[in-house]
Amino acid sequence: MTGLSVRNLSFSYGSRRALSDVSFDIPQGAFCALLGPNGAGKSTLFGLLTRLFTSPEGTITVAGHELRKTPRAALAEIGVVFQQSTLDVSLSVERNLKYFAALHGLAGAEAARRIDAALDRLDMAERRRETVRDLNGGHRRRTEIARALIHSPSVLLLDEPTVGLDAASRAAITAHVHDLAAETGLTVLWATHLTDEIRDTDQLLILHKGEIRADGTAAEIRGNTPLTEHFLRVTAQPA
Ligand SMILES: Nc1ncnc2c1ncn2[C@@H]1O[C@H](COP(=O)(O)OP(=O)(O)OP(=O)(O)O)[C@@H](O)[C@H]1O
Repeated sequence: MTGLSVRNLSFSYGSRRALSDVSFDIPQGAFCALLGPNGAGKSTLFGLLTRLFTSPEGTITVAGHELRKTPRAALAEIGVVFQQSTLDVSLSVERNLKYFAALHGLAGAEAARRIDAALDRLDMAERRRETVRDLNGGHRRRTEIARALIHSPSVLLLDEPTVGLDAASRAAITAHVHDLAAETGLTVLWATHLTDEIRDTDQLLILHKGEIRADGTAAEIRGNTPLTEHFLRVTAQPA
């Protein structure tokens, strides 16, 4: 089954073309890295996937629900971690998650059960009563990922989730999310411009100047060349 399917998606800001005829499929339970340099169109794609804005050109299908035709059903299947943190730093980890659960109509024992499960999953259960302001960047990111899982989405979108983190936190969060996909069947789309976050077995999409330039496993795409070198070569080509 396909977790996320995008067909012939294009988008322009006025006369500026940001995405051109983008198509790809991510199987359920796969970790897919979306690799692109600054300005490639990653945030634009995320904006379209989360319906921040819409395009008349192309189709997005989330866990079998077409976003244009059944937006509520499609969006209910999506969890998002945006580039900029959206946590309330004056509240505890648990309180942030409770508010988010309430937004999804979850309260009482059901909300508590889901919050426990999400915090456990991210190794954050012991920090649940800490105020977000007192957490380091890595733990804040984990809190955001836990929050994005509370409504049990089948697709998790993360827009450069390791920006600003130190090397150890980056590695830990990358490993956590890989495990989530492998162990729970979550479909993951992970936007990044950092090649060391990508494993050879991951699905890899290279986006450059609004176009998909490669789609396959990272191992297939890079061949015998280190991924960083391959990426630099692909993105040095004129559009
Ligand atoms: N609001 C906007 N108005 C006009 N052009 C825009 C707007 N937002 C983005 N663009 C342009 O669209 C293209 C894609 O930008 P986008 O932000 O999607 O790329 P990105 O891959 O997310 O880059 P970054 O890694 O820097 O966030 C770029 O050429 C950018 O200048």
